[in-house]
Amino acid sequence: MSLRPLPLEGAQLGFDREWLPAGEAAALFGELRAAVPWEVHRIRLFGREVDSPRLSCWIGDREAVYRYSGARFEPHPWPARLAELRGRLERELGTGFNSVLANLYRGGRDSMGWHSDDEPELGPAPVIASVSLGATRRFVLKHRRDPARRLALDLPPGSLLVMSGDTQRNYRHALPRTAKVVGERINLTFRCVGPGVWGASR
Ligand SMILES: O=C(O)CCC(=O)C(=O)O
Ligand SMILES: [Fe+2]
Repeated sequence: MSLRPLPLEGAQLGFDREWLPAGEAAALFGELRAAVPWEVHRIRLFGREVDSPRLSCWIGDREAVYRYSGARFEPHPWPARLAELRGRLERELGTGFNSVLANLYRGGRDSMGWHSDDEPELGPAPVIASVSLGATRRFVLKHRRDPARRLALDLPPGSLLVMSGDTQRNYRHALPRTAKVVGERINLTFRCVGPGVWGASR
């Protein structure tokens, strides 16, 4: 693995654009597309509950419970290939992950709005490992107080982006929709959540 630091003041970002070889990334996309029980998650937007513009699945160890808008989501069990991938990330990054949020963006209209992964259960300086598969999409980060500090990054299939340190405290990130014709994309964000409430609007 060759994680290259990306320069963004007040953030800690490591990027490997070819973490998985192209063939492995394509095979993994196909397996997860078929094996993951994709769901429409409900999100709170301006005080209203709406369907999120993508499909998702919360996967993790039994204790990695996700509470959200009064509902409690038990994690789905790890598909074998995802359990393997978690082990590989843990060894390479030297940190533990007990859960992964899988997202499926069906096309350019699917997106994720501005947010930080800063729920208290993630701890003050979470390590979040983001693996991308399928279509390349643009990921953007923007400083909470200084809009001049921002970064746009294309995430190709097989790439790994690691956000750590003060990244969540200082920055929001998003996966904007695009008018371009793009194929399906799967993103996996590996996390370690503690007991209690997890989840916020996004
Ligand atoms: O799809 C992406 O690259 C970002 C996903 C994300 O920010 C999240 O799952 O919290
Ligand atoms: Fe996020």
